[in-house]
Amino acid sequence: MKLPQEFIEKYTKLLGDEAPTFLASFDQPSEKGFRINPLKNQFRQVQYPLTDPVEYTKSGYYGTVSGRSLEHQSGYVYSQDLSAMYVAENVDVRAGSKILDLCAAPGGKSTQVASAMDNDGLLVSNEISHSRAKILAENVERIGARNVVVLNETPAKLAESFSQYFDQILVDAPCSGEGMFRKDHQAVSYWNEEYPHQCSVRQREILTSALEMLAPGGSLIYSTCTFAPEEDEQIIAWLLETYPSLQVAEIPRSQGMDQGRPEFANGEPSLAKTVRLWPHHFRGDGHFVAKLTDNRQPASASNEPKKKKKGKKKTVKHGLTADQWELWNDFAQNLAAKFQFSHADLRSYGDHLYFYRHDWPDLSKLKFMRPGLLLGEFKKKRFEPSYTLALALHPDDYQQTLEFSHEQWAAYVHGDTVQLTEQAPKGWALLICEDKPFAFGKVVGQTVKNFFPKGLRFLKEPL
Ligand SMILES: C[S@@+](CC[C@H](N)C(=O)[O-])C[C@H]1O[C@@H](n2cnc3c(N)ncnc32)[C@H](O)[C@@H]1O
Repeated sequence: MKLPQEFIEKYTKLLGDEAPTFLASFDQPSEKGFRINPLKNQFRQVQYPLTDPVEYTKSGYYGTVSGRSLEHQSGYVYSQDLSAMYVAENVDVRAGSKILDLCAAPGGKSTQVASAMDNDGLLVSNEISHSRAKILAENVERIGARNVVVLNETPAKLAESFSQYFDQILVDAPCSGEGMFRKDHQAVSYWNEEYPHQCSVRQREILTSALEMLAPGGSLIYSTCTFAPEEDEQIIAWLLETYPSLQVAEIPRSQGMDQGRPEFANGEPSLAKTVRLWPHHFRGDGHFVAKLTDNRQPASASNEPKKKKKGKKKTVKHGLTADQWELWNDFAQNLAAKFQFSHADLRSYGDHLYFYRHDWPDLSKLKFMRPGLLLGEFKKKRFEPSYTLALALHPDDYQQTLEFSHEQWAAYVHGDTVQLTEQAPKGWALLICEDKPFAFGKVVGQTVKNFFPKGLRFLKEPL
C-alpha cells in the first residue's frame, strides 16, 4: 500500500525502531471476526465454527460470516473487526444501567452492549448522520433487543435533554481512521498532516457534550480507530485537565494489547492505563481505548431532585386510542407474558406502535429513528405486526409458528410468496427456520403472503 510520505515520517519519528514493522503491517490482510448474540434462543446453534473464541470478549470468534446468511438476517451473528470488539467489553453493564452510545452507526458497539444488557435498563444509541442512523436502526433491530432507542441528533442537542443522565457513555469518535487504511484504501486519500488535529477539535466538542450527560460517579469509554496521538493520548490528557473529577481507569489487557504512551501527550503517568491495539502486535486493524471514571459522589435518593407534588395527572403523549388498544390486545393474546405490555408502556406515533417504558425519558423534543421497539402498524381495522417484533421473539413467544426449510427461507427473504404443502391456520404466523424466528408471514389457505420489508430483501449467497 502506498502510504503518504508525511505519515511515514511521523510514525518513524514516534516509533523509532518499531516503525518499519508498523508500516509493513498495512500490507497484511485484515483478519476477520464475528460475535454471536445471547439475546437469541439457542444462540450458539449457528453454521459458523465456534472453535476459535476471541479471548477478551464474551461472545466473539475469529472467522468470517456472510451478510446474506440466515444467521445474519435473523440477528444471530454480527461481523466485527477484532479490535472494535474490545471496546464495548469495557462498558459495565449493571442492573438498570442507563447507557449512551453517542456516535453509534453502523452499530457494532451498540449491538454488543445491547446483547450484554439482556433487555434490562436503557441503551440510547445515537448517530448524527441520518443515512447512517437508518443503518444503525436496522442493525439494532436485527439483534432483537427491547431496551434500545435509536436517535439521530447532534451531541449538543442530546445534552439539552439528558443532563447528567447516563451512568455509562461510549464515545467511539469520528477520527482520522488510520486503522481503516488496510480495509478501506480510500481512507488513505483523506489523510493529510493536518487531519488528526482537525479531528481532535471535533472530538473535544463531542466530549464536551458527552460530559454534560454523564451522571456523577459514571464512566466514559472513549475510543478511536486511529493511531494519531492528537486524537488518542492527547485527548485523554485534555479531558483530565479540563474535568478534574475524571480519572483514567485500568482496563484488562490481553495478549498483543499495549499500554497507551504518556510520552505521546504531556507525560501524565495515568495515560499508560489507556490501551493501544497496534496492527503489528495485535490481530485486529487497530484501535485506541480509554476508560475514565468520574469521582463525584453519585446522586443518592436524599439529594436527587424532589419529585413534583401530585397535581393534575399528566396525559401520556402518544398514548393509544381505545380502538388501537383493542386491536393490539387482540393480537397480543398470542404473545408470551413478557410481551403483555401495560397501556403506559405503549406509544403510538402516527399508525406505528412502539414499546417504550413509561419510566424512560421524554423524547418528544428529539429526532428519533426508533423510539423503542416497533411492534407494528395499525391499518384500518387491523394490526400488522412488524418484522422487528418477529426478530425480538423466541419460537415459543408466539402461538402460531411455521417451520420453513432453508429454501423457503431464501424465497421469503427474496420477497416471494411461499406455498405450503398443507393448509395452516389462517392469520399471522411467526416464521422459523432452523429454530430461528426470522419474520412474520400471513397465512391464507396454503399460501404465506410475503411481509418481508421491501428495502431489506436479498438473494441468499450462492452455496
Ligand atoms: C467510528 S464511527 C462509529 C462506529 C460505531 N461506534 C460502531 O461501532 O459501529 C463514528 C461515527 O461518528 C459520527 N459523527 C461524525 N461527526 C460527528 C459529530 N460531530 N458528532 C457525533 N458523531 C459524529 C459518524 O457519522 C460515524 O458514524
